[in-house]
Amino acid sequence: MPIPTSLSLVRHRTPTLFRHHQNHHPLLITASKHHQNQNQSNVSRKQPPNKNLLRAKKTLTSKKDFPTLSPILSPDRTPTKLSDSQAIGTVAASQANFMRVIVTAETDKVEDSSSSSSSKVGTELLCVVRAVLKKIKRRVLVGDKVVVGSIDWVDSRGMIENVFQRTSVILDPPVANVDRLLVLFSVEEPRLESFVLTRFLIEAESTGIPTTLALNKAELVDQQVLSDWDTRLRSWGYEPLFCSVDSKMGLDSLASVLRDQTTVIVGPSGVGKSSLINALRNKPNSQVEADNWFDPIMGSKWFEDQRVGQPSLLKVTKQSLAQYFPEIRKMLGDNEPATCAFNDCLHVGEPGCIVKGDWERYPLYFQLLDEIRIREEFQLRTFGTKREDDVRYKVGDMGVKQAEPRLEPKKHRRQSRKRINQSILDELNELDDDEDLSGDENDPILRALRNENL
Ligand SMILES: Nc1nc2c(ncn2[C@@H]2O[C@H](COP(=O)(O)OP(=O)(O)OP(=O)(O)O)[C@@H](O)[C@H]2O)c(=O)[nH]1
Ligand SMILES: [Zn+2]
Repeated sequence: MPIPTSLSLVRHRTPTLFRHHQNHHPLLITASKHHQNQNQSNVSRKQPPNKNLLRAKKTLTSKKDFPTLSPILSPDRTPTKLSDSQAIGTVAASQANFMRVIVTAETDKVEDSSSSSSSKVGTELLCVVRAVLKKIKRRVLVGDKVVVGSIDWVDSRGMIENVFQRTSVILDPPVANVDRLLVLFSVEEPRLESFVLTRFLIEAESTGIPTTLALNKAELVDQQVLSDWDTRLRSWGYEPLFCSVDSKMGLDSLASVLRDQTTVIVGPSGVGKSSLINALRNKPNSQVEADNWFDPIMGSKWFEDQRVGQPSLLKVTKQSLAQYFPEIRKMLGDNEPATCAFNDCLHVGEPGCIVKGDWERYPLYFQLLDEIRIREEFQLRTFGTKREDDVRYKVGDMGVKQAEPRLEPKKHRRQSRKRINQSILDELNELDDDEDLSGDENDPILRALRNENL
């Protein structure tokens, strides 16, 4: 089995975002679109190696996020009073200074739209963000639940007045309240390949966001191939959903898994991400008429995608890698925290290590461990860092901000690793301040690393 060593194989990962909403007014939410020629051979060279991390952190709450001026709203609460010119909505797309918001409720009583006679639910509003929110650095992201005010229902315009507290944020692309990652591959064209798939799965696992694996273009191979993959992937610890946008196979199961969730779809180029979304949205042969979650009002303008790069595994450390392999988690007995015979065991065949080598992806684990080791040693040489001590991004430990000590200015040289991490964290935090995240200039990791090199 050839294992590709070139990362360019997966450079076209395209997260695609959409929301299935219970109230039958689904939201396709995306960030701005960056069309990019797939055949452009210089794409990977243009993309710096650190750019493409699927970064995630839990929503953090600090004092500065709670100015009395405009208190942040708890996720499930609607403001007590909404006037006729106010509504609750979800940010579906952001373009320059404008946000497209889909109305989900127009008074405090109609969150459950099944009982609603509201005709405004589902309306698309073109919004600007209230200046004070910018002043207090409260960034509005795609996926955010917001209060829109000053609504002109005729012109479908409004102003975002406040943002509800987020349940999660991923930073590349920047999206709030992501409930699920859908890792989408195809069995053929392009052919499913275990190492590339593993990279995507590890990256997805490292966000801590629930992940579903789906394999498209199932009609291109015979049943035996599907069943072999099924067995194989189950041995990895996944329950793959097989589907075919072309033959419509498996789309209903997929739709029900994704229902009522904000999902980011990630996968290599050409596996059918856009096709899948279009198919789910239109679903002409929907078996249950009432379950036409992708309401026709969701025109194609709501479907956009944003290209980011390959999984960089930048958050993954030598020590954390093991926990992103379900096989290893299982061998360790699903303990929390998982333990081996040794503290800090890397599970590379030490006598007494619980993790034996009798599983398919063991060589891939080694390969990734090696890649991460090389990266960490590079960081050590370049930045004088320590290694595992500086793990900042673990599963379930994405709320890194609170734990991070502020730097004392005179200790910069000695604490260079801390300085770097602080810098990265500061940049991540400052993400909230950025107006435009589309360019490399605004990549927080990249900027942090650049700053370190000054
Ligand atoms: N045979 C087959 N082809 C499919 C299926 N689904 C999508 N395709 C085709 O695969 C090609 C790529 O589909 P896209 O939806 O553009 O793939 P994507 O993942 O969005 O690709 P990028 O935009 O490059 O990231 C298109 O020619 C689709 O028509 C399927 O189920 N079977
Ligand atoms: Zn071990």
